[in-house]
Amino acid sequence: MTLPDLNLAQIGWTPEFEQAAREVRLAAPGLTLLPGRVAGVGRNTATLWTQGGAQESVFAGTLRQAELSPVVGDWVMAEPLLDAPMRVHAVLPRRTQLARAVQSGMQVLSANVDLVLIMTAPDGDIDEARLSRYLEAVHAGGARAALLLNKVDLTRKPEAVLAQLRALDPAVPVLPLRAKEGEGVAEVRALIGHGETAALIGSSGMGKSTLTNALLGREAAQTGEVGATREGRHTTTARTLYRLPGGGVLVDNPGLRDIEVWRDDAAAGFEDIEALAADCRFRKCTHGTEPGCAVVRAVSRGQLPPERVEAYRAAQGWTSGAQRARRRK
Ligand SMILES: Nc1nc2c(ncn2[C@@H]2O[C@H](COP(=O)(O)OP(=O)(O)OP(=O)(O)O)[C@@H](O)[C@H]2O)c(=O)[nH]1
Ligand SMILES: [Zn+2]
Repeated sequence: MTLPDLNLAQIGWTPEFEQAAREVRLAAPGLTLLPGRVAGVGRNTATLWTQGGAQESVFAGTLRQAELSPVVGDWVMAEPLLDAPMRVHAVLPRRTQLARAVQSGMQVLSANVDLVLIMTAPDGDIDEARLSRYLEAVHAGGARAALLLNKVDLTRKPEAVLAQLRALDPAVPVLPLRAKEGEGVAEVRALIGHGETAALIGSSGMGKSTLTNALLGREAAQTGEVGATREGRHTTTARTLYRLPGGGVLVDNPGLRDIEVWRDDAAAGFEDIEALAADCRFRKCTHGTEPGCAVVRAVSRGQLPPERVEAYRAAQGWTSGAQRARRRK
């Protein structure tokens, strides 16, 4: 399947990327380089959305050695070749990124996402700590966040739950939704600006697929899977970027979808501290100088090595006063 004459602005191309592309071209005068957006990645290969449609590509040797490896959502500069996949030479600087901590350091899951829609539902408890970690991760990467309360039909007190969500961060929009009935979908769509890129995260069963289908429309959901072209011929064909009707892009990447991604982020290996923190007086306790801190109490009783608390606080980004102030604003 091809996408003739893709309007790059509708899939996230901006004047800033245009400027960055100009610089890449100046540095490589012998090459013809065209911009493409990474819709799926494999091992040293990627499916690109270019002006001429979806194209397969391979990474140039110099790119393989470079620090920045293309991820879904990246804009890259690639050389068109005759009867061969395009060759990717450069990754343009990212505006935003969504990342998780892994043993070897940081893994970027997706780049240039403007808005992350964090979905929760009232069937079961609202996990405030988990949602706060999501918000933290989104803001750390430079994207905006919105909280979606799906399945509002399942609670008799939607206002109370919405207020609970609003209290997590007053600057983050909170929207009620009945994705299954299509109620509230237009309001969600309106949060995604022209040519912007949105991602949907939330734990299993919240209704992410239902909302995705509603946003894409039935027809678009079938035809929008640009990354899924020519399955079997390349390993790059993960379905990860979808074009939204009317402009804009939706990222649906299994690694992003999975809530465990963000749990791993900062809490992995610190389950004991997280359990103790439930008894701290303040919900947003950073286990520093707050009164009534159950973690500090455990340390003073010799139940917890202080170095572990320091490692945990460092993983959370709480070790400097400035960072703490930012976190709590
Ligand atoms: N009551 C109610 N159920 C809904 C609503 N939206 C979705 N559901 C149902 O919730 C269930 C899970 O929806 P999915 O869209 O598959 O959830 P998901 O978040 O994509 O789940 P994973 O694919 O496991 O990540 C389905 O049975 C949906 O029909 C809603 O507004 N109200
Ligand atoms: Zn504490």
